[in-house]
Amino acid sequence: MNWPFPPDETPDHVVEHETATWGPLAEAARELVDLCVMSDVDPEEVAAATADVEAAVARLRKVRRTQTLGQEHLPAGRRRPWGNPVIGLRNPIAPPLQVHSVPEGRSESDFHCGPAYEGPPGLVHGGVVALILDQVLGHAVGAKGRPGMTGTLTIVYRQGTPLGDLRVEAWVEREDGIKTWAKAQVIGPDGVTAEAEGVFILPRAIREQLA
Ligand SMILES: CCCCC/C=C\C/C=C\C/C=C\C/C=C\CCCC(=O)SCCNC(=O)CCNC(=O)[C@H](O)C(C)(C)COP(=O)(O)OP(=O)(O)OC[C@H]1O[C@@H](n2cnc3c(N)ncnc32)[C@H](O)[C@@H]1OP(=O)(O)O
Repeated sequence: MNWPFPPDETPDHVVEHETATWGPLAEAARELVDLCVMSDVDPEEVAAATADVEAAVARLRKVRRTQTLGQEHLPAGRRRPWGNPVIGLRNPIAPPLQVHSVPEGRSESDFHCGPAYEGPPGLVHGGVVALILDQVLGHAVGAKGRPGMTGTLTIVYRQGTPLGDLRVEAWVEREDGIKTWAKAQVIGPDGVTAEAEGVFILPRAIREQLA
């Protein structure tokens, strides 16, 4: 679903090369984030690791992009949201989720939330739950060909969401003009942990562009 953006002309082999270049860095950084929270090595090891990380940071900051990834990739059309904090290939903050969608307006993902996402002890932070729900709701409305910005997002937390393997499902519920309502739920080992409803709105600027 490229609308309202034109197709991205970047050749596949370039995308594959960039994927192979940046993906492993983010994967390593994800493990680093996990170990910043979970490692229990002695202080000398922590100091040595800090120096190693600082050396890697010094390499990477030699060249810094002038535009964020969304600004570069979204207008180009191809779905490469590599900086996205939920699904982004290049973003270590992202678990990341692999979201599967169908044009009927349904999206789902089986994913893992590790200790870096902890809020209450042993449980996923409620803001992280909201982040994931918002994202997957966005996929459902996008898949139905009705992309929009989240106008209102309502969440009911039914029970704590345990850290570990989880599932999220979203589906389009109703459409009316520029507005689309969708629902979603996060499912843990003991059933539904959180439910969401979102209203997605095609923004005025895009409406005027399309008019
Ligand atoms: C950029 C849009 C397209 C982008 C999609 C691109 C690709 C999609 C493809 C796939 C999707 C994949 C992934 C999606 C990724 C992530 C999902 C996460 C989504 C987000 O993380 S997104 C960030 C958080 N989100 C915001 O940052 C929104 C800030 N805000 C605004 O951008 C405006 O505020 C907006 C657009 C909401 C409305 O602006 P507007 O000017 O178009 O509205 P306007 O006044 O014309 O009202 C028109 C009708 O909407 C009603 N209405 C107005 N505001 C409402 C509200 N808040 N709630 C409920 N209803 C509302 C009015 O009551 C009226 O209704 P009525 O016609 O019935 O009277």
